[in-house]
Amino acid sequence: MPLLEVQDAVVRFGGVVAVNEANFTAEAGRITGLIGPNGAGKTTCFNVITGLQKPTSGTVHFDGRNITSTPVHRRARRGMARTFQRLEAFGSLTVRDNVRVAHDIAAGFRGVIRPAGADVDALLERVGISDYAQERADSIPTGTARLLELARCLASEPRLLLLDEPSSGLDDRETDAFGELLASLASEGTAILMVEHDMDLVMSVCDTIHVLDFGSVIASGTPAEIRADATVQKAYLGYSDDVEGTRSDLDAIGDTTVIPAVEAS
Ligand SMILES: Nc1ncnc2c1ncn2[C@@H]1O[C@H](COP(=O)(O)OP(=O)(O)OP(=O)(O)O)[C@@H](O)[C@H]1O
Repeated sequence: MPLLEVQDAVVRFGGVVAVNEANFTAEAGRITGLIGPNGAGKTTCFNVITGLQKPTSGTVHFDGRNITSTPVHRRARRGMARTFQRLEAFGSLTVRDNVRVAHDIAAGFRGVIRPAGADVDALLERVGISDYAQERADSIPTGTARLLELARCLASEPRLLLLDEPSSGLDDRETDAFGELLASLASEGTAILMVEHDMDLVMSVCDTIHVLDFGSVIASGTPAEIRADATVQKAYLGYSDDVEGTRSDLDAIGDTTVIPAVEAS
């Protein structure tokens, strides 16, 4: 059974259907990508999963339980952690203290009181930002701040890690290291669900990819299956199946750093 199961989710904002009968899953020990053009509904899906947005209809199951109406903090206690596109760290605290606060809150949830020092240092080391430990969070580069967000999430030892555009701001070397870190987290059993525009990263680290377009899941499969899917190509680049040259465009997904933005309208 998948750790996370979103079934027939619909979210309407007035006349806008942001999520339209979406079905997808994320499994323990696997990295799952949620991709799609701008405005496809990816962030709204994350909001439904984490409880920030109540779906108009449909359900969310986590570890076999229906959590569709469960408040955000209870979902967090059950093992969900999320990073945001917008960075959320406390700017006036050091990098280390930011992780320490997250650690202490998580430890409080679990009723475990133990010295944070070694755990915090290990987290900083793991995400590769130990050198910034004593810097104020509002003074570090964006890429480092994203890694800080991840460290803060990992402090809660999540079973499901939701990452919203985690690689933006990372350079190529940092992105490679980040991919390796995700693989290592998954190998320990963490389920990772990632919204990401960097197709090279998505294609190289994801076990499964779900593609959203206008709120609907138009394809689900392995990176190879998604790369070969003409419907996906059409959603991203506007080509139809019978246009000559589509094959090479399909092959190009994953060879470019960023998917061309296609505005939903
Ligand atoms: N609170 C809201 N009120 C009204 N419309 C909204 C709201 N939130 C999102 N939308 C609309 O729902 C659709 C899906 O938005 P969403 O942010 O989920 O897409 P996305 O795939 O995450 O886009 P991006 O890649 O640009 O972040 C868009 O048309 C967006 O304008």
